[in-house]
Amino acid sequence: MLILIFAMLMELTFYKYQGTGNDFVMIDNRQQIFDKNNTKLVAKLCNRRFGIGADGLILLENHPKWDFKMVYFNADGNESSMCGNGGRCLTAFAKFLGIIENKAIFEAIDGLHHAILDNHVVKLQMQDVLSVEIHNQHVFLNTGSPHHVQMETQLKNLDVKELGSKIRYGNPYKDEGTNVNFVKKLSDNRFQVRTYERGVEDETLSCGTGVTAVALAMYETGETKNKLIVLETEGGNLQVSFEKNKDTYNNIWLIGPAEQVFKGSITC
Ligand SMILES: N[C@H](CCC[C@H](N)C(=O)O)C(=O)O
Repeated sequence: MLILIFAMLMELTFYKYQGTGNDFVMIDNRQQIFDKNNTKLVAKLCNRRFGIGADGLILLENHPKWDFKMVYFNADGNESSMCGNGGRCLTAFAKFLGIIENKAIFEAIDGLHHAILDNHVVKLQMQDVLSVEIHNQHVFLNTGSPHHVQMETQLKNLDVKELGSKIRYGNPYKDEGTNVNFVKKLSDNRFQVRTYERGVEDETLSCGTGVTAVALAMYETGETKNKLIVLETEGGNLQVSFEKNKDTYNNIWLIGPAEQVFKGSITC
């Protein structure tokens, strides 16, 4: 019986990556060893006290046609929508594993993504954005994940968790929820951003689809005329470049560092 119990336990090798402070447990799941339906396990691995600790968990899997497949889980254990910083970190992980050189095409939940590595900087092409909703006090758009964007005069003392969760759980978002980005304009092409992330249910040090949403929202509302924007986040600077053709934003690139923090193993 004891042997059976031990057999049930698994020694899991993982890697920890971070992209401007948005951090992830990375697992090479090309052999399909990880149980994707085990929400409790994902949440435990992401728990900063009882597990490894991360904003999310990402599986790298084989793909029949493209370099690899990305499967993303929020820290709450649920599979979720696209993670921009996670996609950048996964590209760096794929290079570390020898799967790619300095370019990648991979499939994520929102479709195909091209990525280019230049040392520790990863450029990730995001999906085109066809709809930017301008409301009285905020902008809403989906850049692979849903984002509420609102301007604030001061970000330093803002209670991002308090205000962000009220918006995320309130109307019109309710259970589906949204990520929430608070923005302060620094100059014509620079904005400071703090983000409350759905599925982490707290502020994260940066959010890739979030800063992408902010860049497009600032252009759409006339806060900038630039198409290469610097976003200063709590975890570091990211850049977003894009083009606008008629009502569509395309050729959108999220640019920033991605780093392996450590390798480990855990019995679970
Ligand atoms: N929490 C997001 C997904 C991760 C987004 C963020 N980590 C990024 O870099 O885009 C959501 O559930 O919509």
